[in-house]
Amino acid sequence: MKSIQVGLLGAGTVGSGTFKVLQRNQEEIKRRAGRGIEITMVADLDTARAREVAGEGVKVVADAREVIANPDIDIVIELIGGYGIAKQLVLEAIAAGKHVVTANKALLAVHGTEIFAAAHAKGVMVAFEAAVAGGIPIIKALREGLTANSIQWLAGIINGTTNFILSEMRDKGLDFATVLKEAQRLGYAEADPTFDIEGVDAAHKVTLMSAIAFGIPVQFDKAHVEGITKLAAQDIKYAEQLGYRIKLLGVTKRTAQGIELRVHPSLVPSKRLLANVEGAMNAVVVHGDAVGTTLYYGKGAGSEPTASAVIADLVDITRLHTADAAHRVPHLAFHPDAMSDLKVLPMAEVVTSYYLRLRVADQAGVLAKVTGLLATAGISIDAVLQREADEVGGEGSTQTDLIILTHDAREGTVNDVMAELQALPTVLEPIVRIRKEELK
Ligand SMILES: NC(=O)C1=CN([C@@H]2O[C@H](COP(=O)(O)OP(=O)(O)OC[C@H]3O[C@@H](n4cnc5c(N)ncnc54)[C@H](O)[C@@H]3O)[C@@H](O)[C@H]2O)C=CC1
Ligand SMILES: N[C@@H](CC=O)C(=O)O
Repeated sequence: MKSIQVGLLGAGTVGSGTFKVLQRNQEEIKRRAGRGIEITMVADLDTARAREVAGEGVKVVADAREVIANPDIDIVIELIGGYGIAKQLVLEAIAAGKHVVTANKALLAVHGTEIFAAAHAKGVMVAFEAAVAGGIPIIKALREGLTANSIQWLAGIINGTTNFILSEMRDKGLDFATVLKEAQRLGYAEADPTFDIEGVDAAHKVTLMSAIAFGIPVQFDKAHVEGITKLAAQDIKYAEQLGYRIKLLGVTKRTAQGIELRVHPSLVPSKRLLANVEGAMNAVVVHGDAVGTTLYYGKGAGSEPTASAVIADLVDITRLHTADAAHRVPHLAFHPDAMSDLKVLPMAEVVTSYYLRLRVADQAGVLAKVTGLLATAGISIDAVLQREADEVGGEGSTQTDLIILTHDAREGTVNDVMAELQALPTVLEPIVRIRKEELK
């Protein structure tokens, strides 16, 4: 049978990995897909580099629309990134009747509803395994492997750059900027690395997983997003003393009130596998009612790990190319006319536990006042750590760090009590709050 013809838009980090892996394993991939898969045309603004990547016999152009207009192309791979030109090209490829493979989580998390609807109407597939957790087949696991389950929650380290930064800072004592540069050199970071360090990239990914897990539309605008830029070294140290590690987690959870959808630094008990996921590695824990807790671990970024997921999608599409469109695996796991109307909860309604660090005057009664306000608000305390006082300023004036771990509490209640605590004259600096996930 004739090979399936693929057009590649963007021959950068992931695009070049896709070429290499497809070439290296072409015979095995052909045996798995049932026919050959061949990239016959590439578009990249940097045509010289694209030519180097593509090698002999592949047509290289600067204008991506030439690829889309080519009637011989069955599948278009979009590896340009971003919401701008990539969105137009994906919609144009769909309109031209091409199946699409993309690693672009930003595009799908923000415009997924429109893109999947267009693909559904046209009877083509949009596959995006590489968009979440790089090489880990988490989309397939959620959409197909766990399809018997009512998913209860999932939580993951889904940004390699920030996990790499946190690991290197802790283990090697390197500063933030140095490690970020290294992550960029290694090809982990987004074109705009603020997407990584401010938690936006992780929020794109957890938004997609949430839609698949709970059958809701992709709703990035409802996600709570916090990155790692405000994390202080002493909180990482105190967390360790209390038996926790700080990780940037993407969390989504089914509750009686609705769906939690959030990204923020979290204390994770050191004994959990997730706490020991280091460097650019990713891991996602998924809890289903039938299967219980499952864990998926692997490289979440980088050229060939991400290419592995892109090619898995190419093989899937090749296999399904001739199947009846109505009976294919749906883009978001649920059939478009059977989506859930579960609402995504505002952050104030989320219930979790907390690490609070207060810089306080070392005076009698301060601890009692702080714990009293927490008790009045109905927030129960799990552990308290009080550091030895530091002498600051003259005349024996001393301050100390007071660290409190709480049991589960409603975020809105915690916000209110934090405001009261912050107003105390003995609380000397802005209170640090990091959420804590037991992942049980
Ligand atoms: N690098 C990684 O580890 C991962 C990246 N991704 C996603 O994969 C996508 C690609 O990422 P990278 O390969 O890292 O990016 P990259 O920046 O290395 O490559 C993008 C390529 O697109 C080309 N390009 C830009 N505008 C173009 C246009 N209008 N027409 C044709 N070509 C154009 C650029 O010249 C460049 O070669 C992004 O959506 C990214 O978020 C997903 C998972 C992991
Ligand atoms: N910038 C991303 C790349 C993969 O999605 C990351 O660091 O995880």
